[in-house]
Amino acid sequence: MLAETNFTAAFPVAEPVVRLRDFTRSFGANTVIDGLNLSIAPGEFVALLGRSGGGKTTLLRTLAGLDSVGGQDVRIPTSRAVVFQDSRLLPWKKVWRNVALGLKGPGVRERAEAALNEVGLGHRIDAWPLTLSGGEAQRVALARALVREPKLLLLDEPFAALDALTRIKMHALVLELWRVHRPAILMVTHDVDEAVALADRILVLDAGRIVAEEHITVQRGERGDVGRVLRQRLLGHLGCEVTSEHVVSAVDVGASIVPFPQGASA
Ligand SMILES: Nc1ncnc2c1ncn2[C@@H]1O[C@H](COP(=O)(O)OP(=O)(O)OP(=O)(O)O)[C@@H](O)[C@H]1O
Repeated sequence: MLAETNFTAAFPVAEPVVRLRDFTRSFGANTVIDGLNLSIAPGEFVALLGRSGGGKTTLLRTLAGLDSVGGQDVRIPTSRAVVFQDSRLLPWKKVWRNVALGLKGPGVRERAEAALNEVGLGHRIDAWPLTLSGGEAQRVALARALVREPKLLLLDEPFAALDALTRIKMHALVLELWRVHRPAILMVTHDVDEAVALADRILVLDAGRIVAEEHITVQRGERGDVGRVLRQRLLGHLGCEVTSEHVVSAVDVGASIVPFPQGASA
């Protein structure tokens, strides 16, 4: 008799690194997150778009563990790190001490140095933060996050304050770091092109609900045509005008769009 194959045992599905079930967050009478379901797989790169006031920061604060979740069904890893729009470096500590903040044990300076080398700033290890450019300061912030090898890296509009050229360089750096360290990433951004260039999956949050989800199966760097189509669709989800010529089927663009039913699992 043929042995029965247990596919689940042979190919175990990775447990999500993040899972929110029917998550709600209110400020007084204002319900900001409204029955949200979200899961993020290990190593997945997810971008979060949404109109101003849609709840992105509130969601990110929840995943960062900065807000109480009040007994709700929320799973977030203890190993997580956040990079904000501004680097938030302590100006009275040298660059390496900022990266090493909170690290314990022997070889702390060496670990900080290795992380700084990874972001191309090994030569500024003893610099003071105020002598860094905006892009350099953000690279130090990335080094500080990654030196802890987080399972979840939260990026809160990390490139919004940078000029266009520096932003492009930062995109390449983040992708390289992600490929090496493989944290799950949730990146909040207002920049549709940034989301399309970097993410595996894009969520659109509006009035505290996920109103659309895009899975991108086309490799990064080959997203030219797909990117243009996705961009228009995402702008549509964000409430911008989209003309009929932009509506192309999922098969045509090698990506899928899932209009997000409320109560469904992300
Ligand atoms: N601590 C708070 N107390 C009261 N209301 C809050 C608090 N934090 C957020 N809100 C409200 O929750 C709503 C969502 O805010 P949030 O900052 O999450 O939106 P957002 O999508 O990040 O917006 P933006 O893109 O403009 O940063 C807003 O109406 C905001 O005023």
